[in-house]
Amino acid sequence: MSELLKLENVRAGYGDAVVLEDISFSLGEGDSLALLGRNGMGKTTLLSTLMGAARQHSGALRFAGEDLAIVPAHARAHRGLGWVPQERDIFPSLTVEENLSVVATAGHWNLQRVYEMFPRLKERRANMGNELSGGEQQMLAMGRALMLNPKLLLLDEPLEGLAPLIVQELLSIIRRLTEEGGMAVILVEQHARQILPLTRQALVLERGRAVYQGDSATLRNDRELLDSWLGVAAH
Ligand SMILES: Nc1ncnc2c1ncn2[C@@H]1O[C@H](COP(=O)(O)OP(=O)(O)OP(=O)(O)O)[C@@H](O)[C@H]1O
Repeated sequence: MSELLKLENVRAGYGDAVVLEDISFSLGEGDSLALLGRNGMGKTTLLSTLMGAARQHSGALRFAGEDLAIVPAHARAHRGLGWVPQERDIFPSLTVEENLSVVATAGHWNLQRVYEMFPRLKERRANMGNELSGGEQQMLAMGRALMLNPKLLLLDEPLEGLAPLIVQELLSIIRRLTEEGGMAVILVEQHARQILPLTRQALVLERGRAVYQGDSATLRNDRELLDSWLGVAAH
């Protein structure tokens, strides 16, 4: 697996404030990582650092062979970083199809493939962004990120606030995305037990520092580790 992303001793935060300390990990092409931790531990900040929305204070951040520190935030999506923020940020007054088409970039993912992955979006293609349910908005945000044909997809709490049936539907879609390869995925979640089976690697943050880095399978089978860092509620 050739290397796609490498962080070395990254320290990052907002303005002068430091949220993340000494974060190091690497991700190969097509690899997958569960980014876990309780509320406020720095998960979103790590994704924001990759996207250039948080400030990298020190350390090295390489993506696809390039030093990301010198790539401006607005150029990072076109370098191959696809971000699905927690807020979803879809365009409310565009239709589903327009939301998808407006960002289309040549590559494997096109309207047909996105509709095949998310049949609900095809059914709703003429609806406006603001006419969708929360689950459909999440699907649209994911579909839109795929239309950019990213090398790395960043999903920030995609299951949050959604009904159990939609959660199951999204979990099977995420499983396909991580298993079908090609694209690497970093998945931020509170619900460790649901997503650890979908990823190869896991990283647990505790107050901005990594307290576990390794196989998802090892973490999944270690109830003590799960309880101490994520609480019994790691479901
Ligand atoms: N824009 C910001 N400016 C200043 N501090 C921030 C900003 N966003 C987050 N923080 C702080 O950074 C810390 C980490 O927050 P972050 O959102 O990365 O955590 P998280 O693990 O993603 O939690 P959650 O699950 O609640 O989203 C918190 O103390 C938070 O208050």
